[in-house]
Amino acid sequence: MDIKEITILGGYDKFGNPENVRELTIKKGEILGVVGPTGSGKSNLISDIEQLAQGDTISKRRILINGKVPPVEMRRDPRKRRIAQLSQNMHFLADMTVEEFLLMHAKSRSIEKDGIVDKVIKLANKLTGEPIDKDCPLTILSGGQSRSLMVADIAVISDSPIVLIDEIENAGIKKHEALELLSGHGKIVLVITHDPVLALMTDRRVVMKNGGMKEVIETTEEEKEVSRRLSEIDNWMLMLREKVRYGERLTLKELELFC
Ligand SMILES: Nc1ncnc2c1ncn2[C@@H]1O[C@H](COP(=O)(O)OP(=O)(O)OP(=O)(O)O)[C@@H](O)[C@H]1O
Repeated sequence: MDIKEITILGGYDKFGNPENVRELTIKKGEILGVVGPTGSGKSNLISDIEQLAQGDTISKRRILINGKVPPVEMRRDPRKRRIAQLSQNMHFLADMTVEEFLLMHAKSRSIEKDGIVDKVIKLANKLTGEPIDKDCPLTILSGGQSRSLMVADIAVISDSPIVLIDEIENAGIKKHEALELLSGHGKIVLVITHDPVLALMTDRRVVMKNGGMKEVIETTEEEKEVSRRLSEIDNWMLMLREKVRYGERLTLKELELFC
């Protein structure tokens, strides 16, 4: 099924009040931010989408695909849901190399394109300051390398049209580029974030309060520019981080760029 859009039909907040936002549709290629203080219900919203809730979760929300109730088999079988999730606490446990893992994943998706491994690694290496080698065992990848690899893998190999991201702020990757990469592949992306680089690069963000969707804010052009500039600072910090990691010295000259 070609998933063009998903719709969240509002349910109830933690106090049993109907959510302010009654209907929210997210289309292919859009990135929706999810913001709100701790305990406001961000993860719960993402989880409702992951489960394709039909009034059967604590919030009583309902999720529609292309405006319709999704087929039962799609709800029951996680493989048929085609929803990819990326979270902060992600570690590879498999005892295999990056190349073996990517080939296995591509095979399981019946993708037999030459050079697919190199393509994913090349993309991943655009997102991380610490290059990944295809012979590297998965288990020794750093947090930033793992997440970069997963983002590139989702963009190139996984055919999940919906991507749910639970905070990638401290992941040590070029976040702005990572989100652009995913949405550029025509995916529906939802990202929980407190990070202005990410929150302001989305087209809209839903504000959560007391477990309910309080309002949807459209991002202004000015905010998008703020996000782009913050992203430059972010990438610069990443670069400085790598220099320190590899034992280099930093000088005040490095600061001239942004001060
Ligand atoms: N609509 C709701 N109705 C009832 N309970 C809810 C609702 N939304 C969230 N909750 C409950 O509130 C608690 C906090 O929700 P959740 O973990 O989703 O918040 P969060 O914003 O992701 O928090 P954090 O930023 O700390 O991760 C959870 O126990 C969750 O089950």
